[in-house]
Amino acid sequence: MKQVAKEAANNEVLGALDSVLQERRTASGDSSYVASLYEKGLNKILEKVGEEAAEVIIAAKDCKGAEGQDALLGEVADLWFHTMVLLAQQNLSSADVLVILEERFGLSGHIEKATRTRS
Ligand SMILES: N=c1c2ncn([C@@H]3O[C@H](COP(=O)(O)OP(=O)(O)OP(=O)(O)O)[C@@H](O)[C@H]3O)c2ncn1[C@@H]1O[C@H](COP(=O)(O)O)[C@@H](O)[C@H]1O
Repeated sequence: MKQVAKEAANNEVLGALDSVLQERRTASGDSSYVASLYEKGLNKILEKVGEEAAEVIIAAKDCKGAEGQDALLGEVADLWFHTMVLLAQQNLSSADVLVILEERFGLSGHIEKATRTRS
């Protein structure tokens, strides 16, 4: 895996990207890829999320060595990015998802499922 700026890549990037995605609501699709997705609407954004998810699967299946890992990371970044565009389009953000992950943190999926099926 590339070591480039790994230390700098943290949650702050998600927050900064959330802000940019909000700002792009008033931008033109000619100058902004994100604004062009907003203009095309929900179906186009969903299409991109599905496409990127499929690319993650293919990259994971083909993942061999450092090159394969870099390719997989690139595809996961594309998927995260497009899901963030989806959230922004729905007036949500990565911060909202992080709240849920934080609430779940430390709770085993098995235990959570058992609690859910009992109620
Ligand atoms: N993180 C990203 C990012 N990741 C991926 N992409 C774009 O997502 C697209 C991925 O689509 P594909 O790989 O399927 O390529 P494509 O064939 O061009 O796509 P389609 O024609 O099928 O839509 C590419 O155009 C990438 O450049 C991103 N575009 C933007 N960002 C961030 O969003 C910010 C705002 O971007 P703009 O709105 O373009 O200024 C940027 O500063 C970045 O921080």
